[in-house]
Amino acid sequence: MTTATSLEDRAARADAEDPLAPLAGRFLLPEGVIYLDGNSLGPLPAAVPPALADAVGRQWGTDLINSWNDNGWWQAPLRIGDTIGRLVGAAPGQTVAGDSTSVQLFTALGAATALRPGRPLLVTDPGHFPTDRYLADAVARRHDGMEVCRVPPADLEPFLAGHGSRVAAVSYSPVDFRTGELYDMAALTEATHRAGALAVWDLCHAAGAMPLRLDALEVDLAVGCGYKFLNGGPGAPAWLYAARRHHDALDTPLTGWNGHAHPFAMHRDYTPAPGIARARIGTPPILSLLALEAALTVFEDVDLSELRAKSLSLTDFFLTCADELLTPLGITPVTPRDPARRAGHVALRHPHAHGLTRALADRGVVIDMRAPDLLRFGVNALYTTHTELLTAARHLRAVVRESAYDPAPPRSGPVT
Ligand SMILES: Cc1ncc(COP(=O)(O)O)c(C=O)c1O
Ligand SMILES: Nc1c(O)cccc1C(=O)C[C@H](N)C(=O)O
Repeated sequence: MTTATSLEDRAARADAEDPLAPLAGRFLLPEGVIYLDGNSLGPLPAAVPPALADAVGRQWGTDLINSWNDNGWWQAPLRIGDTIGRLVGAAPGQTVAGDSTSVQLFTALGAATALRPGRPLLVTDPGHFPTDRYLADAVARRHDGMEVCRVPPADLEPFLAGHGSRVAAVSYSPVDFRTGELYDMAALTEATHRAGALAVWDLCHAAGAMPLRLDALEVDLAVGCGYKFLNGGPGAPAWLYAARRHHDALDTPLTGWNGHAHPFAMHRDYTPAPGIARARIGTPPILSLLALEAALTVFEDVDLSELRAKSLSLTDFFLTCADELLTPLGITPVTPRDPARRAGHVALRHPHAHGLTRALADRGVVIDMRAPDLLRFGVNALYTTHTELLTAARHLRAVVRESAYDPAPPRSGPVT
């Protein structure tokens, strides 16, 4: 059995040998805080404040409306979309940034069902993030006779064997937002295509955390947010990917004037722009887009395979810490041990998850919880260290041993 000292040694050695350690300097992380909630809100990249100051002071303040042309505001959704595309394995011209993930999901699901007329089933994961489930229902309600089928990823193949010819699209996330389990995106996409249906992926918990291969897997549509592993800030614009082969037929449900072929001709009727530009909707949130663009510079010269390798080392080490220090106290890991099935956060189960999360925050360890009983520890290989994870585990152990937490369940209201 590993001794407590050897956990410290192992953490120190892994951190000392970490080639990505200098990347933490690209963030303005507060002193004395161990931040393990970047899977919900990424921290502030150092490049963002000067970029925002320039966007406000010079571009908006001085150049005013000329900025739409002179400072590249009009092209920002497509330019930033391409930058995100590089992180998710998408060639240029297939990704657009803007709006919220929820709006982009509505667009993706609406467009996917329109691309498969005559197929009345929309498959989603019963464990999917709520907005994905609600929007699948919303899209189905708008199509006569369309039905949402809630099929866990593990049951997709047998479901498609029986009903595949009636399925328009399968809408999944490769990462379970509660447990951090990673599903096999390649196999699920392939199974979906064998049935003649379209694969729609929500990559909120994957983009920026691991290499993704949207083009190579022939994914049809994908969305993701800008505020988790992309570190674009609270409410950062989301993004939509649509494979080039679908562009000409892409019929998006929100046909705003920014997606028109000639937006400034102010035509009476809508004609979609060629390419991914037709997925633009209305005037984009320029300040947020420019903050996101600056945040994405963090990834310049970063090899996503190296990032993923470090992320796996961090989550593996944290699971070892949990085995040694926490399981004996009744805190049980629920995230899979198999690295192929583990994404960017680790979830531990304890009936007083809410009180423990608050007690850790008082000790400078920021995590979050998902009701009723999951503590989520988000690692981000851009800045998290093995030593921080060990320190977090030790704090949690101390809090539980000393019963230094409030066992009351959370009050209603937002629990981040
Ligand atoms: C998988 C997933 N999809 C969507 C969202 C959120 O959507 P939105 O950015 O519209 O709030 C989240 C988290 O908030 C998420 O985890
Ligand atoms: N999007 C969030 C928000 O606006 C407030 C608080 C938390 C969030 C989240 O990102 C939740 C997150 N998607 C989750 O995995 O639970």
